[in-house]
Amino acid sequence: MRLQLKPVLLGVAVVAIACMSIIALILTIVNRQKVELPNSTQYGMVFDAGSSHTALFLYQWPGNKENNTGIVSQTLTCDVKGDGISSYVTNPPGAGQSLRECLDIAMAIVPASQQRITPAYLGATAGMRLLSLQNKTQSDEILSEVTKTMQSYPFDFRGARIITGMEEGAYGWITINYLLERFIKYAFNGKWIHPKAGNIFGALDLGGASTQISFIPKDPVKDPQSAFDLQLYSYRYQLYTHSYLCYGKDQALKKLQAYLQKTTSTPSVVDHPCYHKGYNLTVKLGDIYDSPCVAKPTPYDPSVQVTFLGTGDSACCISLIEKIVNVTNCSLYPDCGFDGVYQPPVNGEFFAFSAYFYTFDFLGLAPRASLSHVNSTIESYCNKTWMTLVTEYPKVKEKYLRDYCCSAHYIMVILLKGYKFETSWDKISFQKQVADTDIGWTLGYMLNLTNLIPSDRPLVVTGVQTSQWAAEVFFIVFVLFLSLAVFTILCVWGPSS
Ligand SMILES: Nc1ncnc2c1ncn2[C@@H]1O[C@H](COP(=O)(O)OP(=O)(O)O)[C@@H](O)[C@H]1O
Ligand SMILES: [Ca+2]
Repeated sequence: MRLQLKPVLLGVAVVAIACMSIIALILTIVNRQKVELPNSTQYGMVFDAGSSHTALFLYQWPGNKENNTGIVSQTLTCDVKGDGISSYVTNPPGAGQSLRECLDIAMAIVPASQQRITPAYLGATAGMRLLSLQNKTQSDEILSEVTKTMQSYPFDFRGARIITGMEEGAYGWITINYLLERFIKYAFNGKWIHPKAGNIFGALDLGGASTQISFIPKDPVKDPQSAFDLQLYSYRYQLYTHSYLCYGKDQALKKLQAYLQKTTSTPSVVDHPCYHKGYNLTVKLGDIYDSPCVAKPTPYDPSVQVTFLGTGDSACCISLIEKIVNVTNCSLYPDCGFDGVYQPPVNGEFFAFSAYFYTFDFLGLAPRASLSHVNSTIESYCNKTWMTLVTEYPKVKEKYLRDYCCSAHYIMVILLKGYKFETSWDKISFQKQVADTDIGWTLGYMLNLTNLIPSDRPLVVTGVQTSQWAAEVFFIVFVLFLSLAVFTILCVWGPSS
C-alpha cells in the first residue's frame, strides 16, 4: 500500500505543478500586455497663441513610463506665419487657417496610429486677454475659428482658450523645474528622491503684452490673489506668481510713445530718448491708442500722424521708463513689485526667458553676464546711430532693431527697480532652453492637463523589463515541460513496476 501511494502522490504533485505553471504563464503574458500598452512613443501638442505670434510645440515621451519624471522632450517647434491670433479681428477664419501649416507638419511627424490619442491644446495669452476686454465677441469668434481648424484634424483636440496670467506664470515655473528635475529625481538605486526645496528655480517671462514673475518666497504669500498652491509628487508648494497685463515689452513701449506724445508741446513731432539718433518713426495716433493699455487723449483723431525723432539719450530714456513702470507706488503692502503690486522679496535662482532672452542674446550678452558688463553693453549699443546699426545688422527686422535699446532699458528697470534684483543680479540666468526644450508655459500646461505630473509620488514599478519577462516565461515553460515529462514517465513506468 505504502509503495503504491508514492507514484500517485507524485503524479498529483506533477499535475498540480503543471497547472500552476500554465496559470503563471497566462498571468505573465496578460500582465506583460497590460504593462506594455501603450509602449510606443506618445505625443502631445500645444499652440502658444501669444500677442505677437503663434507657435506650435510638439512633445513626446515613452508611452510606458508616463508616471516618471523628466522624460517629456520637445520634438518640434513650428512658427505660425503672420502676427498673433488677436490681430485677426477683421478676418477671424484667417486665424484658423494660419494654424494649418504647422498642424500639417505635426501630422507628418506623429504616426497615423498615434494621432487619435495625441492631445492637442491651444492657449492664448495677453493679446487675447486684451482683445476680450475690448470686444468679447471678437475674441470668442477667433477662438471658435481656431477650434474649428484644430477639430478638423484627427488629433485629440482638448480645447482652445485664453489662459489666465496666473496660469501663464505658474506653468512657466513648472516647465523649468520639471526639465531640471527639481520636483523629483529618479536615482540610480531605483528610488525617487526629492531635491532640496532651496534648489527650486523662479521664472521670469517677458511677453509682448504681459510679463510674469513666479517664485517660491521665503515666507508664506501674504496676498491670496498671488498665491498659487500646488501639490506635485506628494510635495506641496506655495508659489508667488503675478502677471502684469500691459507690461509686456510691446505694450510698455506703446505706453512710452503715448506718454511722450501727450506731454509734448509739439504733438506731431516728438523727441524719443529711447530711439537711436538718426531714427525717425511716423505712426498714426490710432496705432498708439488702439490698446486698452493706453488712455486715449481728448480730443483724439486716430488718423492724425505723429513722428518720433530718436535722440539716443539713455538717462532720459530710463527716467521715462521709471515713470511708466511706477516703481515708487507701493501703498498697500510693505513689499512691492511695481505699480503698487504686492511682491515678497525675490528668493533663489531665476531663469529669464522669452523677450528677456531675445534682447540679451541679440546684445551678445552671456546668460549670466555681470551687471556692470550688461550696463556698459546696453549703454554703448544705445549710443550707436541708426545709420551704424542698419549697416551692422542688415538682416535684422526693423521692428526688432529699433526696439532693442528701449527693451534693454525696460528690462533693467523692471528687474532692478521693479522686482528689486539689485543685490541678487547674479541669480538670474537669461536662457531660451533647458534640456533642448524651450522654456515657456506650454510644457507645464500640457504636463498638468494630461496628468503627466501626478500630485502623488509615482509608483516605483511601472513595468517588467523585457529580459526579465523572457526569463520568467522560459522558466515557467521549462518547469511545465519537465513536469509533463515526469508525469508521462510515471504513467508509463510508475503503476506497473
Ligand atoms: N527675435 C526676437 N527679437 C526680439 N524680440 C522678439 C524676438 N522674437 C520674439 N520677440 C518678442 O518676444 C515677445 C513675445 O511675446 P508673446 O509671447 O507674443 O506675447 P504674450 O506672451 O504677451 O502674449 C514679443 O514682444 C516679441 O516681439
Ligand atoms: Ca508669451
